[in-house]
Amino acid sequence: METQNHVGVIVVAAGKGSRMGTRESKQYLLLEDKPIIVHTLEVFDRMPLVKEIVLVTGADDIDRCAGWVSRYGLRKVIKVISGGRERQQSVYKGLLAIGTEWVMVHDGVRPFVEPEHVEACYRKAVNTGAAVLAVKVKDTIKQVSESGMIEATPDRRSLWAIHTPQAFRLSDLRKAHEQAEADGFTGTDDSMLVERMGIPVNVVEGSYTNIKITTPEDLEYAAFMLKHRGEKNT
Ligand SMILES: Nc1ccn([C@@H]2O[C@H](COP(=O)(O)OP(=O)(O)OP(=O)(O)O)[C@@H](O)[C@H]2O)c(=O)n1
Ligand SMILES: C[C@](O)(CO)[C@H](O)COP(=O)(O)O
Repeated sequence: METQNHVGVIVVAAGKGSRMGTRESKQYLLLEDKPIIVHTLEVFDRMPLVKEIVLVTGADDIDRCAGWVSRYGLRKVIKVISGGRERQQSVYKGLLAIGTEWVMVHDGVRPFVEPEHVEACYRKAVNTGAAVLAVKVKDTIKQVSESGMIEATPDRRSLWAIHTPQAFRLSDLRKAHEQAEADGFTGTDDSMLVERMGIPVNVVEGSYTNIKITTPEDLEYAAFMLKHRGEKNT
């Protein structure tokens, strides 16, 4: 499969980061002197597979994000736009701003995604219709009631933790978002919206290091990861 300049990427970074608890939204915190969002964008900007990137950010952050795009030479970032109240609305605004046949959606706070996994996810989507990166869960997962009682123990062999990127045909994902909006349905990822349209979604095994930086301990791990990577590359 020819994979030059094929796919559009929507990087969502319009969240408030309330679980991180910092004044500055987590996607703008520095990791080795560079905002987390820049680390994330660099992964996709460097990939030959990627044609264009739309960055979805907070309305008040557009100017500084555009500044980083030019300062860090992120040539594929064609638009920096404002997001919505929920992640789902931010993704939808990105979908209206992108023009490729295939699209990948990625969290701005997952800077450690491996290019080979991004490519594997894209290839799987093109071959099958839709794909997401994920890892097998390592813990035993319980379904627990609000009062703290265990209700069920699903078979771990069928449980995966879902990551981004998630890759779809642009027309499918737009329709899925529009249907969800019409139905008043909010999902926690894009594949949920596509699944409810009856479109099968494949899982592609990624890496446990593709963390979503969510709480303060994730930042410590992220700093460790970057340092370790730097050492490996010297
Ligand atoms: N209205 C929103 C909410 C979230 N996101 C983005 O979606 C990604 C995953 O969301 P999450 O980690 O939950 O980020 P926040 O919503 O910022 O975090 P929290 O739930 O702790 O407030 C992040 O890159 C975040 O910026 C977004 O673009 N628009
Ligand atoms: C899309 C996602 O990153 C997949 O793990 C995740 O569901 C986002 O969820 P959040 O509620 O925004 O943390």
